[in-house]
Amino acid sequence: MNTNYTSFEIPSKMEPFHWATLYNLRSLNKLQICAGFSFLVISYLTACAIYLLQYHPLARFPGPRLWILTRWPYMRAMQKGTLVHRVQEFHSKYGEMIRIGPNEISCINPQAWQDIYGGHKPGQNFGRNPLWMSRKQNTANSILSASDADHHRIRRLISHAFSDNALRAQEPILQEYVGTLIRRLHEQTKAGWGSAVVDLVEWFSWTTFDIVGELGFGETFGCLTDERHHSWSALVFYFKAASLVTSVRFYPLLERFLRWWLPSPVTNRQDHFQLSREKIHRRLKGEKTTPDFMSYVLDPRNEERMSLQEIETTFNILIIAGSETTASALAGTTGYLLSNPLCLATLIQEIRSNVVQENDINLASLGKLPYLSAVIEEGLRMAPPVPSGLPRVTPQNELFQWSAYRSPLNFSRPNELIPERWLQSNRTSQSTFDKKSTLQPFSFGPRNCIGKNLAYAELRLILSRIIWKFDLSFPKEMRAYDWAKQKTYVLVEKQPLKVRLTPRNFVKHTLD
Ligand code: HEM
Repeated sequence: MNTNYTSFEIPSKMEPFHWATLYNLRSLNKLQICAGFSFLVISYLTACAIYLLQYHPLARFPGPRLWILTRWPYMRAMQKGTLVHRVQEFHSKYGEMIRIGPNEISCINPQAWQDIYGGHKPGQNFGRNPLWMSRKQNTANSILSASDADHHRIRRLISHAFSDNALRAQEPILQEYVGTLIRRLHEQTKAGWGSAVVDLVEWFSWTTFDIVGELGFGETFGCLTDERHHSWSALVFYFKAASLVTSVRFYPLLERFLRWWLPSPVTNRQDHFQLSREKIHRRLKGEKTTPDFMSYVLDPRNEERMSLQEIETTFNILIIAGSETTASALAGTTGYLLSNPLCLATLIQEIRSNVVQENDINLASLGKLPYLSAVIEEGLRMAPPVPSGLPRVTPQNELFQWSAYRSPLNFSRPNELIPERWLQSNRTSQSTFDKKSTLQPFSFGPRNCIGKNLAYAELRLILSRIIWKFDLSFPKEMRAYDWAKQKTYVLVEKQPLKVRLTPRNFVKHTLD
């Protein structure tokens, strides 16, 4: 049969297709149009569901179906501050590597640290998930959001401020502020006729803010002396609102909508940025005799430079990253110690028998106390200050710190405070079972926490000086205290940690 493909004529009696369709639609009533539309939507959704569950590249990983099919439950959990708890539940049910979103996998095997966060070949590192990053506040990226090349330059410049030498030079400043904390707490006990119930969450937060203010900008925030949060430190409340924004970013139209009625912490963020900018400019005009972070960045011997905008955004990050995290670790560790009197007693015994006078407490002497180090590691495991970690965009995976640290696949009796598991001398089967490399509270790889050593120094000094000076106990109302129940909006929304403090020799002195 000969077929001529070069021309094609519509027979004269046949209407073009679209006219026919419109004509038919006009003859449909509203009910039929609705039914047809619903049929199309349901067919589309069913096809999507079948694809996501059966044919998607991640279909072989188990996980909660509703979370796989839609982002809504993930969003809701983020908004309620329970995301890390839900993911932990799913790991207990489905195992080590699970699917928690249409295109998201969570893995709690320690190898994931290397695979996701570790350094890869140049240009092949997995970047921070932009969904979780806040918008730029000026034209420059901060250390958190910078591209690999810029990050490398910025990180090299500020890393001088976090070297061992720098830490030695910073120790007197740390001691000064920890001394102020102890003195202020002692005043509270005097005013309370020998003992006082204080909220340590506040006192820890004030101390770490003041320290990082002094180290960062060369001037204190004055929280410890004024006994109140500086308006700048209120920025931590911004995280809750920011979680709201992040959660709706899965649906970009919703984000636009949400910005109309955002709570004030988010809109105030620019005011706070302005405040830190003023501090930075004041510092840039003045000279400092004691070294602060800025003096390392501005050192003329550096071959590279940071632009003024980069300094502004990065120092802004440093203040939050370097204060609330350490305050969380202190509050979490103290809370767990008070709920575990045997561990507290062992720590008291180690500190008080090794340090004769308060003045002897310094970083060198504290480095020789193994139980103190073990308590800090275990505190960071039980109460990681960034429980979700900062997610990366990878072909597949995500690692939630909270789930990894609380999994019986990684730690025996994972929900109990057992500092002994970190002691070198401990050779019990429990200790050998633990996959210790799972614990990376400061994260891993080229973008891990730059302030790790400073944070350990603060944790050691503050914990040991409080324990050396005071006897600590929970007042009655704190008996049901449970750190694990607190909500998480990237950082932990800490509830008050009311603790009764009594100067340790108070009873002896009053009897003498
Ligand atoms: C117990 C205390 C702390 C914990 C648990 C902690 C944890 C973390 C975590 C999990 C990250 C994210 C890393 C990643 O995305 O892979 C981070 C980043 C960072 N932290 Fe910390 N941090 C603490 C204290 C500090 C302190 C004291 C400072 C400085 C004063 C600091 C400064 C930073 C900076 C600048 C970054 C960004 C690093 C980069 O992008 O290269 N942190 N921290």
